[in-house]
Amino acid sequence: MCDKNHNTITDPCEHHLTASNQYTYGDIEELANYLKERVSIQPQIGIICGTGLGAVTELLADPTIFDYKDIPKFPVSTVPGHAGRLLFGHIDGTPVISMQGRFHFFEGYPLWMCTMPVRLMKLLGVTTLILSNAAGGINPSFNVGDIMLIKDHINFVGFAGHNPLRGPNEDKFGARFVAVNDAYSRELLREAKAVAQGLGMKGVQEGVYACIGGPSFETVAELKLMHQLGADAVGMSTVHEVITARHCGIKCFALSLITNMCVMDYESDEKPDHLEILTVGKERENDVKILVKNIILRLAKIN
Ligand SMILES: O=P(O)(O)O[C@@H]1C[C@H](O)[C@@H](CO)O1
Ligand code: HPA
Repeated sequence: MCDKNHNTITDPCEHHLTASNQYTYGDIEELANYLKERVSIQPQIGIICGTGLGAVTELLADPTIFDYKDIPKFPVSTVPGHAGRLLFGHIDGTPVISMQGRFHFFEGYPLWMCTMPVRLMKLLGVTTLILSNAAGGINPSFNVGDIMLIKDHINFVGFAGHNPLRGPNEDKFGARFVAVNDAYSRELLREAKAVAQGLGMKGVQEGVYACIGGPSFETVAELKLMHQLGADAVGMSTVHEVITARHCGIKCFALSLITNMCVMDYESDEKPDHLEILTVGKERENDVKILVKNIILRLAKIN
């Protein structure tokens, strides 16, 4: 055992248990420097691609690509539909960093690890984050293939005490307590709606995303509860990334691709299925790509 006298939970040592073994600010700074030494692009916009929605990265001209496995201290993707690559490039002149594959709580990663790339993006210069996910539709007026622009979330994982900001606060990123009543930028949501309308895109909805831990899908009773609480769609991601982004002052815009309608009837023989989710992602990824491209174009014009 070491002979140091560890008095605080923020003074970790490999021989002592600590309340949290988060990445420190210094760890993430090291990672940012590792990338800065290898790529000269300073990204303004960050993109996190949801399940089966990695095609958005095709928008990046002449990208510099890193496999997660080759970046020191970076987690790796384990879910089919998440390629596990970090890309730097430009979308119509705007410098962008994009994650083709995210980390989920159900993969076994603690939330502070799932969301580390958001803090990394912050240190690389990102001011706006665009997130996508695959989600099950709860609102009965939705259809498979709809794109739901997220206006708010219900954090069921958070209700159970799991929050990416749990543990010692990294003051250099943000304050201990963070307001999330305005988590999804009203301005970005307005712009996205205008873009979708301008493109004449069908099946674009607006709604509340509920986050569960997964990997099991929901029971009928859970879905009925979520519906009563005002959730329009349910998925297994995004919310932790948004909380981490808001903590360090990054603006967020998020969308869900409704890949399946949730089974809310005990008599139904239907079941949600990951392969089907990937198939719907494939069918609609081009529309998601067009929407994201045009939102970025519009942001470049108004900023
Ligand atoms: O990364 P997202 O939220 O798009 O992934 C969703 C939730 C599960 O990982 C998976 C279910 O098929 O898709
Ligand atoms: N539930 C949870 N996560 C999901 C779903 C769902 O029905 N569809 C895609 N991701």
